[in-house]
Amino acid sequence: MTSRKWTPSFLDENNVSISSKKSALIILNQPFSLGLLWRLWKVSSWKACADGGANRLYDLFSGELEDLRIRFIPDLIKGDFDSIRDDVKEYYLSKGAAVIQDGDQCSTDLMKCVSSLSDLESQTDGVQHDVVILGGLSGRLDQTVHTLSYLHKLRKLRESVFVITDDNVAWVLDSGEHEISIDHKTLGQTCGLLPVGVSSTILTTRGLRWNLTDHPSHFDGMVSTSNHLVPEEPIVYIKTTEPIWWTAELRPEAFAELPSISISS
Ligand SMILES: Nc1ncnc2c1ncn2[C@@H]1O[C@H](COP(=O)(O)OP(=O)(O)OP(=O)(O)O)[C@@H](O)[C@H]1O
Ligand SMILES: Cc1ncc(C[n+]2csc(CCO)c2C)c(N)n1
Repeated sequence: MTSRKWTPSFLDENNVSISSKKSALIILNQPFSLGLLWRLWKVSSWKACADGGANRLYDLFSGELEDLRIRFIPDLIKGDFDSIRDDVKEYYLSKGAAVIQDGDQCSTDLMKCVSSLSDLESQTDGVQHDVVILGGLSGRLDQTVHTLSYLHKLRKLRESVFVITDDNVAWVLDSGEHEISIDHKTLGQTCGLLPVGVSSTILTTRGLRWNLTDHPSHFDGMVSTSNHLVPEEPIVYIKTTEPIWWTAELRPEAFAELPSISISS
């Protein structure tokens, strides 16, 4: 069996897009830094805000950063609109964003954005974007578990879906073998292999400080948290018999580059 290679361009300090796939960014209603947004924005060809995620984007550009707001107009804002403010809705509408209210009470604003992306893909070339979700790993526990559950289910429908915050990057590794490229300038040392949503899995790893060989992992038993990446090791290898969550800590200084204030471009 060949292993799945993971080389997400947004985790590469030099932004060398090894993948030829286009990237889609979905901004949730959670805090994030300008540095992180900038890293994701510049590699994403389609950007969406889930409801109150639009308030977060708008409010990031206040005070002396206000001139930058115009350079960060999303393609879509979608949700039930119980969180987006009227001034934010008006601003992005006037700047050309599609603003779509969907009152469905059985799907979350995150799901509504992914569904619009899938519609867009099937109306164009049918090729899937890599999806990067900004936020959703902390805050309200029900929302956090929704993120964990939704990506677990999406693994059957979409090839690559990542979640990122200022502290963590995480995604679901489906059953099978994986090779994850590690940019040590972006990732910190701590990582975890989390058997969420499965009764048990058998893990084999290479490239970690504490490796496993055909070792069972389940919530009622061993869970590999607070594991470490090995400095200089460019690849982590993971074999799992069931889907698991892979999570790695981000360096606080990793997203220091900021867009310039000049509005000439
Ligand atoms: N406190 C939170 N913790 C984690 N994720 C959140 C939190 N609040 C919102 N999100 C994410 O941001 C998206 C947009 O959130 P928003 O606050 O606009 O609406 P909501 O009414 O709380 O969410 P929803 O309508 O989707 O249940 C949500 O779908 C969810 O994925
Ligand atoms: C069993 C069950 N539990 C919760 C909800 C509520 N709910 C789930 S997603 C959503 C939309 C939020 O914008 C809402 C209100 C439901 N419908 N069914």
